[in-house]
Amino acid sequence: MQPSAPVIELHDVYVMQDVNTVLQKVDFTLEKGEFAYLVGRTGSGKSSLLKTLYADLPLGSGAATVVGYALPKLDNDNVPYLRRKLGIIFQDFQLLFDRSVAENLTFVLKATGWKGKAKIQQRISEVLMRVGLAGAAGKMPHQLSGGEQQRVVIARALLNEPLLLLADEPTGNLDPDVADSIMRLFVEINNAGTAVLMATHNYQIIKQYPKRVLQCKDGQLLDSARAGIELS
Ligand SMILES: Nc1ncnc2c1ncn2[C@@H]1O[C@H](COP(=O)(O)OP(=O)(O)OP(=O)(O)O)[C@@H](O)[C@H]1O
Repeated sequence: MQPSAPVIELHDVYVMQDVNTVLQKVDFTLEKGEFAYLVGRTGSGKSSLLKTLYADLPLGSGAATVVGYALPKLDNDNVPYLRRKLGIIFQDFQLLFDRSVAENLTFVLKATGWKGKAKIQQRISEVLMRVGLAGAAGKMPHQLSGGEQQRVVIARALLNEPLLLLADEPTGNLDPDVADSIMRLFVEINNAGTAVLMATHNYQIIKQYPKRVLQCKDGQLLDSARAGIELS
């Protein structure tokens, strides 16, 4: 990937669920280190777009590059490499509740090719420190609050130093104070250079931390960087 290349580049993309078109003619670019919210009513296509970006849904048509990989129209061997460069924070990627925090993180590191106990332990300490959970390695997920569990999910997404974080409703089930602290963590991670695309319904957060907004509406993706989006 070119050092200055965007982390997401979509041209005339169709986002599909099976044979149904969810979004059409999607054109947008997310630059390195940029932050954008993804908004829209329930069922408008936010999750489908994010799933397309991490190659969980095949690309309907159009051209798409994410962190330097062209998205496949069918299954493709590059998907594991693409996923390694992405941090994914999604409802479908929850913690394994029968394993400790450290075991949850080790599982991902081993699956992505890490070897050596000392290196693995060090990386786990680093990411837990990064999310403010330095003492949590030995805990089981159920011993942590909802906000702390979400921090572990974020730590897991950071393990391989992604260029891009894709997050689907990361503050969804959290009370306002905790949601705010999670949002501040995302801002911090973004300020350190990781691009973020975050689907959210939380307009309070958007008001408090104003950024570019992409909106799924009537089968299209509107972009505040091109035209004003009225948030209701
Ligand atoms: N697994 C699936 N199979 C078929 N259709 C689906 C599937 N998941 C979602 N859809 C459909 O795709 C469309 C977009 O759904 P999607 O989940 O992307 O919306 P969303 O904006 O993320 O909604 P929410 O805010 O509720 O999460 C909807 O019409 C939905 O019914």
